[in-house]
Amino acid sequence: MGCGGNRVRFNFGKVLSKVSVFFTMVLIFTYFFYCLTGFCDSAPRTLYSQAAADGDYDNQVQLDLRPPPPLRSGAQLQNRTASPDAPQVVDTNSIPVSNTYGTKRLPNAIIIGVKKGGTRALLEFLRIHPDVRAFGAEPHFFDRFYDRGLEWYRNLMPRTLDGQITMEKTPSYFVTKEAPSRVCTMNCQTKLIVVVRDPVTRVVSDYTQTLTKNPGLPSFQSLALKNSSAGPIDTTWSAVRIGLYAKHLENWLRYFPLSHFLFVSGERLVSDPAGEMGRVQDFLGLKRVISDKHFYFNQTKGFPCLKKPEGSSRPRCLGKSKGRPHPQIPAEVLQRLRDFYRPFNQRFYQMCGQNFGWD
Ligand SMILES: Nc1ncnc2c1ncn2[C@@H]1O[C@H](COP(=O)(O)OS(=O)(=O)O)[C@@H](OP(=O)(O)O)[C@H]1O
Repeated sequence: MGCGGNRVRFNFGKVLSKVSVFFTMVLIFTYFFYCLTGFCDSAPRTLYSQAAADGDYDNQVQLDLRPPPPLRSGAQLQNRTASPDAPQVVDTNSIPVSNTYGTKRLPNAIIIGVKKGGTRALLEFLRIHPDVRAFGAEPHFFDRFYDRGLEWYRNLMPRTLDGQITMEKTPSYFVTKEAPSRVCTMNCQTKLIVVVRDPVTRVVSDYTQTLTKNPGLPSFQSLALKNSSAGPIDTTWSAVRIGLYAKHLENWLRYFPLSHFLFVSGERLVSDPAGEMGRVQDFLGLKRVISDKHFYFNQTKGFPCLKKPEGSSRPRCLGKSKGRPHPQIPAEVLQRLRDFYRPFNQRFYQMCGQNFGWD
């Protein structure tokens, strides 16, 4: 009896140890599988809030702002990619952030501006192309977070397979003095897209956004005109300065030839999205996949929307912060702005060889 009882206890212990070995093995295999599918190196990454689901990305998406670990300097990385044989697409394959689902690469094309031009619409439209992968938020690497290094920037990017293009959009790059040299330090072959919009409607759009965040803002005319509405245009107001496209382009042309730029009409992106997307796809060397059949005009929103956005089978418009009604601005103030911008617009048309018809 006593012997039999001992045997039962002994067997139970053996079973227990086998079970614990089994579960340990399951845990180890799960971990390896998890790593193989690319999740191990995914933290820290950008944190998406509910905003992504709303399609209202810009103001709500938060970046993971934890400082990165010390890594190679931008210059060292540049040396890796600047060999004469280097393809136009920055190849960082030698840096081991690769797995079966692709590799994180530095962007080959960036939407650098302009603020309130229609940059979000352009990026979301481009994302339906199977050969485009884009970072959803605005990384602000070349203006705010440059000291975090290229490795931090690259780690934000989505994984791409060979032949796919990596993109991001940060509209403030266009007006950032240091941005052109910094982008060129990363890769002088980077393709640059600028969505431009009539600078008068752009400045009103910019004001509308600030007013939404800060309802106590002074009137538009008191900000746009010096000496409380009587004086000349106040060019110290950043919202006015952003619309001096010729000035900002001059700064970029010191580092990049004109052939590296595509100027997208913000107006045509609304009136003829498929036509404008055709130009963008050609510029990026992509097969023309995005066409009329991807868009429908939403009467309630008053803008084109996507029938099937990336990662969704349901139609979707951009969020509430895109396509907001603008406040009524006195006609004489708008006329003053129109007159002010005219010579800069003319200069811009000459520089880029395109007439956007804002006058
Ligand atoms: N399809 C579609 N849907 C909604 N909105 C559209 C679309 N295409 C262009 N736009 C115009 O985009 C303007 C916002 O520009 P951005 O996305 O560049 O703004 S931001 O700088 O990122 O804040 C936004 O400006 P507002 O109308 O002033 O809100 C829109 O006019």
